[in-house]
Amino acid sequence: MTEQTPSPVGPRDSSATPRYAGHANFALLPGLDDVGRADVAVVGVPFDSGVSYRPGARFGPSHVRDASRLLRPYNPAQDVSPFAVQQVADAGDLIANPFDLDEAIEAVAAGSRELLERAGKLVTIGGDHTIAYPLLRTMAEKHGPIAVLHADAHLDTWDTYFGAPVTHGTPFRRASEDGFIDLTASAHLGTRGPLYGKGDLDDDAKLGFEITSSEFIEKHGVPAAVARLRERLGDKPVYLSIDVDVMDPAHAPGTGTPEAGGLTSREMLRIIRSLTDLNIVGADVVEVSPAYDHAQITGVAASHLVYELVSAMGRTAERRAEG
Ligand SMILES: N=C(N)NCCCC(=O)O
Ligand SMILES: [Zn+2]
Ligand SMILES: [Zn+2]
Repeated sequence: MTEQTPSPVGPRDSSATPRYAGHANFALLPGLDDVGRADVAVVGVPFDSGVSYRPGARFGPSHVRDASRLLRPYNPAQDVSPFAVQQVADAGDLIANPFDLDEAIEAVAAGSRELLERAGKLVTIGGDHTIAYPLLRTMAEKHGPIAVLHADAHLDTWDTYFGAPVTHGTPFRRASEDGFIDLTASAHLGTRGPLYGKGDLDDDAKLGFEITSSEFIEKHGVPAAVARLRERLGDKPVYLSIDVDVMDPAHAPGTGTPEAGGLTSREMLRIIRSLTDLNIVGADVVEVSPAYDHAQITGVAASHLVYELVSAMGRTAERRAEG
């Protein structure tokens, strides 16, 4: 950082105000309004009107923020101080109409577009996975069709549920149809469990995704999975969308459509840490449904995923500063 650049405002001092006291911005960071603009804004989207099974992800953002109180400023796993090498701030929540999906989609698209005038990158806390659709629209407006790394137990490229095209099981089909994603460089990670039919996989491939399944990771391990993802994503700007249900219900019980046989939180963190040389231009962590959580297991895991993503962005910022 040059001398003219003011130092980033970091998390509030937890030796002056205990971590558990007061209002919780993500990681006790300043609000975006307090700092004016940020390199990275963490934003919530409390919305779950797109769910097909257990509801409750509308309470995800506040739950993840609450669980993030314990995050500390230095990340040894990536050797980076994510809140010191870049300005990170909490932008609060985007408001989405729970009774009108189309209006909600437009609000998330408009809200994220507007936020990008004050923040270089967004990390969004859901909310159900429906919100990836408008977020990808905003990403495509900025970067063109974008390479998507989608970590999830589910494909989320199904067509409709009860005739409805916009749901949490369909965002990546809609995004693909609308030209938001790079069909040659997008991938699912961690998919598993029963499908509606074998044809789901053919549709999915046509929509532009390559699959690195939970089974692949079980058989070949995380390094082989990372190598496969790297090959697919190349050196393009990447949007990383993480559905917490990519982790096993033992590691993330607080979610709406749990599937057995998933990743551990350690594996998921390792995967993000192994991809830090990618240019991650935006990300979301979705589908945290606190009513099904216990002892903040899912909230803590999700908050660490967000922290790891922000750390990866910090690494990119550091590399840029070094030239
Ligand atoms: N959790 C997400 N995003 N999608 C699950 C859709 C599962 C289904 O009801 O077919
Ligand atoms: Zn899922
Ligand atoms: Zn999903």
